[in-house]
Amino acid sequence: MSKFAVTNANTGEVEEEFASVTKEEIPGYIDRAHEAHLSWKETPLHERATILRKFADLVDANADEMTDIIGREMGKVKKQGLGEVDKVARTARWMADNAATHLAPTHLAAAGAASSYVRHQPLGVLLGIMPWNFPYNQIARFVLPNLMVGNAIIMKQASICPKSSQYFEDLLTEAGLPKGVYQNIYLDSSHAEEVLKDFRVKGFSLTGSEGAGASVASIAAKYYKRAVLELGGNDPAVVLDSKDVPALAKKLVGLRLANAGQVCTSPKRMIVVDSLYDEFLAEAVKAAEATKVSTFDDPEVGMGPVSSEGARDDIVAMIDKAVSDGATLHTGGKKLDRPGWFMSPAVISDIDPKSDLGCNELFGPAVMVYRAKDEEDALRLANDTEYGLMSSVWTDDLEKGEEFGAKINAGMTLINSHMESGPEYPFGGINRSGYGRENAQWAFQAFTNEHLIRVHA
Ligand SMILES: O=CCCCC(=O)O
Repeated sequence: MSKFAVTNANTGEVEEEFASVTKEEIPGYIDRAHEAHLSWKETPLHERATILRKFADLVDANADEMTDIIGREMGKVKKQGLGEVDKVARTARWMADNAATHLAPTHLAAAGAASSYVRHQPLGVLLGIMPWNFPYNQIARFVLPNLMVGNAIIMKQASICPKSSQYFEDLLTEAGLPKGVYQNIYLDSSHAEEVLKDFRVKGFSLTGSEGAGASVASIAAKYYKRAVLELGGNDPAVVLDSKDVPALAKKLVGLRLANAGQVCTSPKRMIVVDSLYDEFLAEAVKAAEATKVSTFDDPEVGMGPVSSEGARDDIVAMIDKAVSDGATLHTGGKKLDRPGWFMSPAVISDIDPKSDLGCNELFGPAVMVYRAKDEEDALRLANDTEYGLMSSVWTDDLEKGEEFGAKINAGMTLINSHMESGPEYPFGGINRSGYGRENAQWAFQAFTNEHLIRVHA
């Protein structure tokens, strides 16, 4: 069986298979990308912007079909799929509208010269390695700014999302992107080095697991390639006070179970001060049990299947292990006896921060609630992690929230919100969550040559 396949997460049926590229075929992709880059980098910015705007219109027009594809591939429920696709269109428009400002030369103090400035130049061919959890948006936020920069891209999507990744290329082609500037590739992970070792490939962006990130980053380091890594998270959501604990518990559980919990920025560790803890936990259990688990296209669905059989087995095993390590499982955490990769959402407490579950990311539908003695203890728990992606503080006192949030070690902190992202503000983490930033002006800077020009009269 081909490694790249659509296996319907809602039924378990293999629907389509795609052959991986052979090692011998890889240079052809790089040749095409390099040739295309040479003319694409000379294409005026306003023409590149026109193609991105056309692409955004095509995404809007095809939103329904796009969401059906990923609903089958990885189980994303329709409403969330439509939200994702809308974000792709927004990203395309934002990058088209803002590239000229952020790619204009930066003028510096002349400091002894007649003039001194930095040109933001494209690097060349880039490799993208993206995950299945946001099959379109993960591609979009790397690719769209880099198309504006003038880079060319070879994209390896996860093997369970072969149809959506080709669809993305097809829409760019329909929007007028010249052949070769963007290529979807069915590349086995073991062949990443074949791409990265080529001199014409100048960098890579990877969103995915820590293991994949470390492995590709070490290959890239060997060949001096630029990198952005967006890895896992064990995000704290710190609840300091609330006038309406049931509503807050319901909201946080809803966020945690979105995309069946398979989001790097999901509020994984809910850290609740002692005075609210018992009520919060009881309401969290109610909210999880009230969530309807069903197929992606059921209008009443609250949570769809997880992405694959293997992913579901790993999640269930990690929950079982947590229980044997002393955690309390209040509800869920079990496979459902029906076709497809369904499981019941779990609520877990009493997790030892030093246990497997305490230290590592659980990429699935498990609400994890931690009791904090007081606010100081809540901050200690929030920072008791080697990850540092997103984080949040929940309070009616906004000043206190900002002050508390500033002390959290993370790339992103939100007050009274979590799991937000958009083209207008940066996205990325620190420590085991990776490095580099996507979105906003940072997206244009990741893969440019900051070319200094100093003119002496
Ligand atoms: O798994 C991480 C993806 C984050 C999705 C987003 O908000 O862009």
